[in-house]
Amino acid sequence: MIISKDLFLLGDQDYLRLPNKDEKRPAMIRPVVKSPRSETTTVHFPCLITDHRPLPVHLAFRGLTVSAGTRQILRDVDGLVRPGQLLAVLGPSGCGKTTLLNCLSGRLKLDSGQILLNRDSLCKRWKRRMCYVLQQDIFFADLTLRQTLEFTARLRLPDTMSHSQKMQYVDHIIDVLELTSCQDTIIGDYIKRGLSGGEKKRANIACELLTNPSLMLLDEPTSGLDSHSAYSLMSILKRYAFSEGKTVVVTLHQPSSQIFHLCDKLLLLCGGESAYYGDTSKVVDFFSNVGFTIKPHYNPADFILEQVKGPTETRQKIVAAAKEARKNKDYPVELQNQDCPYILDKYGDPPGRPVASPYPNLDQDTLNSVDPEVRRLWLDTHSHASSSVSSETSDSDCYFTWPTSFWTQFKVLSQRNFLEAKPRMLSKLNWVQTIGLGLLAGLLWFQLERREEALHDIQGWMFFSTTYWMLFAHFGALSSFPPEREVINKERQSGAYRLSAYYLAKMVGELPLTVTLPAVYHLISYPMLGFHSPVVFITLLGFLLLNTIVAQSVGFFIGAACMDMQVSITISALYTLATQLFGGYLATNIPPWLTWMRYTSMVHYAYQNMQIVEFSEGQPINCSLQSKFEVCRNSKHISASVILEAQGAHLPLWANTLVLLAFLVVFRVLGYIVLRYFRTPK
Ligand SMILES: Nc1ncnc2c1ncn2[C@@H]1O[C@H](COP(=O)(O)OP(=O)(O)OP(=O)(O)O)[C@@H](O)[C@H]1O
Repeated sequence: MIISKDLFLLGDQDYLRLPNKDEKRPAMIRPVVKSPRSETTTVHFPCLITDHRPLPVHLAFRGLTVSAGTRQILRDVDGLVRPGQLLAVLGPSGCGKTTLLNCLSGRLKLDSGQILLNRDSLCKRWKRRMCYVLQQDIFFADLTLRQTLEFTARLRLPDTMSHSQKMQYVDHIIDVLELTSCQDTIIGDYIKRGLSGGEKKRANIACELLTNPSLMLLDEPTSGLDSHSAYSLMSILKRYAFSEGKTVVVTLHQPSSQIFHLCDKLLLLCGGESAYYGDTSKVVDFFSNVGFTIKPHYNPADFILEQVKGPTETRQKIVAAAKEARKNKDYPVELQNQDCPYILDKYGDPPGRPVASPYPNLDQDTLNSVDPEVRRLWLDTHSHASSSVSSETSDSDCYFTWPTSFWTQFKVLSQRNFLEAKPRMLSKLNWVQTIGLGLLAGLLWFQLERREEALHDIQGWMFFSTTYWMLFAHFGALSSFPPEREVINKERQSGAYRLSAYYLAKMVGELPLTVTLPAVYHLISYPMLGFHSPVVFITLLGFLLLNTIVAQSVGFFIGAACMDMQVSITISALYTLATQLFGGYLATNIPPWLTWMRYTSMVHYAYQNMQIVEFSEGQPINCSLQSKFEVCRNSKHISASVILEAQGAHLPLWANTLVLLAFLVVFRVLGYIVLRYFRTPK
């Protein structure tokens, strides 16, 4: 990835930002010093987001402690980052950097400690104002970069923006992150080649920037990038944070000295404990005070990382010094003083109550040491929170609304599902398989006579068709959930859409693809059998498709319920084999104590219905000379009811159809319940 110097223009005020018409620029944001170059190339972007006013966020976290089982992953970690600042979380691998971001994003429960944004505790409304760029780049592999960004914009930008405004914004983001040349390349995965690692990383950030967040959490955004690309990316973030008043927290693994000096604040972690928190520029002094002096021309990041990776005594000494430093005067008072109401519970004051002083319990000296901007922000947020409490919600929970309506989400997700599933479901291989199988079945059962001798063959075609498409749809659905689970979880965690909209869209978006191949198979094979009734042709097709959709529903349910693919394949194999055995074709003399199993077989109902239609609506089946049917003594033809009775099947057409529909509804609802209550993204 090459990000040219022109990208630094990103920092220019109107470049990335979507200002509100009458939005006042927050007073605390420092004026941007425009470079001469930026003057000439600044893109003045139109006012787009009208109901998503970026609120500067002052993030404070204190005493964060998190455990996994008996092991403490984070222990008493503090930090503070103001709007326009970039906080770098540094530390050796496994020190808890990702865990800290997971806590700050609200994805991980704390054992103890506080996370406050302005003066609010972390809640859904705040989550809407933050973005979390994960270490892994999780996307749908078959969509192009542009499609991915367009769908994200249509889902996550508010309905108040028109479609063309959203697309303009996508163009802008693509331009800003220099993704124009690869916008029509598929994202790709380890099988299909697509975007490069650096492009994927920028695509990941682009998706998150689309929402114009106030707080950005980025987990190792520079990993996998060459040093120039990494520096350019970090410069973008730095200037973006500075010019837009965004609060940025970024974890870094082994930053170059250039990147290191871009960061305003530094939180150094060592075995889950804080080894330094403060200004980046002061960390070298801190270390030399502890007794570790950096050599000239040495990268300070490398130096401090080497120290915290050193012997146990060294690490203990640094952590102890960091604890001691908390008592220093220049340590933020918000993190130091337990009485500081800045980090008091949001609802400590009743809504609407006039705010006399944000710091009633502090003495004048301490009060003076609080950053005036912090005080202002506290008051701003206080009035904001109070008004939102009184106008938007009656209880103390944070109110939050979806960015788009259910209908918009459903529409966009259906289209995305269709596009994403098309190459998978209608691959060349599937077409060859379907046409080949249709021809093979047609040739095998070619021009069957309507005679008792051919009865078994006619039933054989029906049973083969229903079971084959059942297996195809079932295993297709089974394998469709796990790969997209990560994308869906990521999007659900960021509050992009309702699960119900996703689920309904998945059902509807894939429906045309689900029915295409069985319909083609039926179109080829059925006429080759020598049967020509259009009514029977269409009715049989209807039951074949219904059976396919039911099988897909069962597949969705098992795929959603089982986290382990091996387990879901085993359960599916057992169920589909039992379904075939009890379908009514392979075994007709089922032991009485096992007959109930027939009613759990979805194929059974579709197969019975196909026989009812074919043998009652199609041409009659003639008796053979030595017929096994009693009825042939007095009649030349064998009726549908006689054929079905011989198999012990008694349900009429409507009852079989009703049971199939019940299968469909029950398994779809069960799939939703599993996703809603048992597969909540953590
Ligand atoms: N759910 C968990 N159960 C047990 N241990 C865990 C769990 N999650 C994280 N850990 C452990 O906590 C430690 C910190 O993990 P984390 O992913 O936060 O590290 P990191 O600093 O981000 O590492 P890296 O730089 O390699 O990504 C690791 O030792 C990890 O094995």
